[in-house]
Amino acid sequence: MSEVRVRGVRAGYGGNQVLHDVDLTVRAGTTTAVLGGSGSGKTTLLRVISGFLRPTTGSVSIGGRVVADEHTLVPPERRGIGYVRQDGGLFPHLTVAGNIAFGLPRPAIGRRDRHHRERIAELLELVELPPEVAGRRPDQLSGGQQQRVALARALAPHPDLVLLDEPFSSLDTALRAATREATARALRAAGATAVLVTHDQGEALSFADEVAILRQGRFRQVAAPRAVYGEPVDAHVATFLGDAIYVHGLASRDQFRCALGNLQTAGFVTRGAVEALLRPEQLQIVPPGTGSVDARVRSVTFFGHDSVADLELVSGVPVNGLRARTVGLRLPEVGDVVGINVVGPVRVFPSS
Ligand SMILES: Nc1ncnc2c1ncn2[C@@H]1O[C@H](COP(=O)(O)OP(=O)(O)OP(=O)(O)O)[C@@H](O)[C@H]1O
Repeated sequence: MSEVRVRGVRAGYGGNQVLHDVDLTVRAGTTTAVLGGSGSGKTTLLRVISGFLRPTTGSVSIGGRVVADEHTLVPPERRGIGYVRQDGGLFPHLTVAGNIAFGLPRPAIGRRDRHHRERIAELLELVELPPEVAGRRPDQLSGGQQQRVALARALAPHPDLVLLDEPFSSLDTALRAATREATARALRAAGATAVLVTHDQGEALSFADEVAILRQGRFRQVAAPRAVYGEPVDAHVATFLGDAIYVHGLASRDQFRCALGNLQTAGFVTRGAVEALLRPEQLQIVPPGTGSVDARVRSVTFFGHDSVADLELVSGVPVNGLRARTVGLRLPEVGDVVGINVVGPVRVFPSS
């Protein structure tokens, strides 16, 4: 598997430039999730990498081979790319084995059957499907199984790169998680270099080695999942990646003084009046009088795996969207006064 390099790429449609000087490196054998809202340019980037759209400037190389620049345009079928689409794109009239075999190189007549059978069995095992599905047609499989077959077909010819275009978005919640995990395991086992395009934050954070946040055709941050979530470069990235609470206060050295008490800061801090980002899971509910401040519970929403308590400070100082995410079944009641502590450092941005 091969490293992918996108350098200074501009691309678009007619006069409408969609990608603006995009740089991206996906190291060999790793997965990068390109995460962005609708219209941010995710599909356009995949088209540029796969060869369906020529960049107006910049270059794309796969495994050290330039596949697109001002002099070169290698056609899609000669880029060594496996593609998994949102709907799987399986051939409905072929069996699972037929679909997977479609991606295999043609060996000499006579050797074909045995060689293909072995490789198909290997690929089914890789994507965690039982051997007996080989003879079924796609309409006899669940959506999650179809996506696994699509992945097996994409991996069949040992591609240099696998592109996954929102491959789990049509699946329901339970199937989605299981298919995503199986796909991640299969890509790792195959040592694949992969780019996943998604607008689902949880999916990007849980699936990829690196997350690349695309906004209006520009990468805002490319980093490991924990870094983009815990150390977002700006308030937009922070809010885009998950629930965020913003508190105004005063920063000095590694401290941030605000209505929630004296909080520890992470990373570089501008001194003076700033805004801090907190995640609801950083707010810990403790008995009243034992935390850094007291708050009253305005509402509690139970989600099963966790709950969110909306809070207002007893001091009356307004903090927009103050809420705590808690696990377990012992929940505070509406109207209760509770203590709150902030766990871990907060990220500070200049006040907007
Ligand atoms: N074939 C096309 N011709 C003209 N404009 C296009 C074409 N395809 C996309 N666009 C425009 O380019 C911009 C980026 O589209 P793109 O499909 O890359 O976004 P996306 O991030 O994949 O969005 P989504 O998540 O909604 O699929 C949008 O403004 C879109 O309208």
